[in-house]
Amino acid sequence: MREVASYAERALLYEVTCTPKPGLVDAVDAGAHEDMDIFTFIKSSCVLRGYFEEFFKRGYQAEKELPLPELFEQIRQLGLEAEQAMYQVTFGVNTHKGAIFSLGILLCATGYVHKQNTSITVEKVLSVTKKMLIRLSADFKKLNLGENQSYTAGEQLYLKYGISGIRGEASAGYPLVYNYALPFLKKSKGTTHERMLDTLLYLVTLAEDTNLIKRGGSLATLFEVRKKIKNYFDHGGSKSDQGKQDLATLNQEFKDKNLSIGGSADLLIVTLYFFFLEGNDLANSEA
Ligand SMILES: CC(C)(COP(=O)(O)OP(=O)(O)OC[C@H]1O[C@@H](n2cnc3c(N)ncnc32)[C@H](O[C@H]2O[C@H](COP(=O)(O)OP(=O)(O)OP(=O)(O)O)[C@@H](O)[C@H]2O)[C@@H]1O)[C@@H](O)C(=O)NCCC(=O)NCCS
Ligand SMILES: Nc1ncnc2[nH]cnc12
Repeated sequence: MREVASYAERALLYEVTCTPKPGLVDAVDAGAHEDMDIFTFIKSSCVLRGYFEEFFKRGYQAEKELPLPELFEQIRQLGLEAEQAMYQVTFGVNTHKGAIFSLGILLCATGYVHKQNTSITVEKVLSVTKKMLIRLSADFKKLNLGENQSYTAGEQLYLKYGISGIRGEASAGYPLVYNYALPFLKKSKGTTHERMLDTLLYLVTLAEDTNLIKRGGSLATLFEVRKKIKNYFDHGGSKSDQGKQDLATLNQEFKDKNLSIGGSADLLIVTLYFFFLEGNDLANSEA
């Protein structure tokens, strides 16, 4: 249990340490997030470790007869408590709301798989995840246009564009991560930073990042950013001099326009969790 929870904590710490990320908090810069810095993320990651162990335990200890959607309902309260613990140490700043949601579910699913099988694989974890989240779309069915002004950014974007964001990705069993980002990370070359940077930007080209769409004010922002990232990859990505220049230009632009790719950062965290769960590591990899 401790080992699996440490993969989740490690994924959070690797992601925030990865430098230079455009628009996001990294080791030297806060990007477009004036209310946070790397220390806010370190505090948040450390306070979540105990919750990660508890999510795993809930899955491991679940009764065999308990339907998986009910297991999910049971851990939602724990998810809210983890969010509160995050807000307490960050003094009200949202560092890891999306990551808590995803890692909480995935750790619970991992615990469940560990109890049923001798070996834990990402495929088995995702199969349990999909079954747990079969009723998650009900979150959106409860929404009514105009009836309640206190909808979250994700809920508003669903009502406006039909974008299901993190809920959609999770319910489908993280297809962008499993089919694209994880193989991409495994094949990537370079230093630890370079491999994570390229995987992060690759994710931006695929994900419905509700953080980016919310801050940009429209879907057009997402498409403009994706075009720039295509140029970055055409220039050779993080290992090329032009790619490094592109990252600096993007960072300045994100700061000027207050844009963030926080949703994609969360998906990088999920990618790293699977990568570690499969027994891989990135540290000291120079290829
Ligand atoms: C289901 C919940 C996730 C609730 O979702 P909600 O509707 O509240 O919000 P969303 O906007 O849909 O998304 C929540 C966060 O998920 C991240 N995200 C966005 N798009 C994606 C994506 N395509 N894939 C993965 N993750 C995605 C994103 O988090 C990042 O952004 C945060 C920083 O944003 P920032 O703009 O600075 O701060 P805000 O507080 O948003 O606003 P400002 O006032 O500052 O402008 C940073 O945290 C990143 O992580 C979205 O923010 C879930 O919360 C929920 O139901 N919770 C209850 C507990 C529960 O059920 N848990 C389940 C068991 S664990
Ligand atoms: N490094 C980061 N900066 C800002 N928001 C994030 N959400 C997840 N990781 C993040």
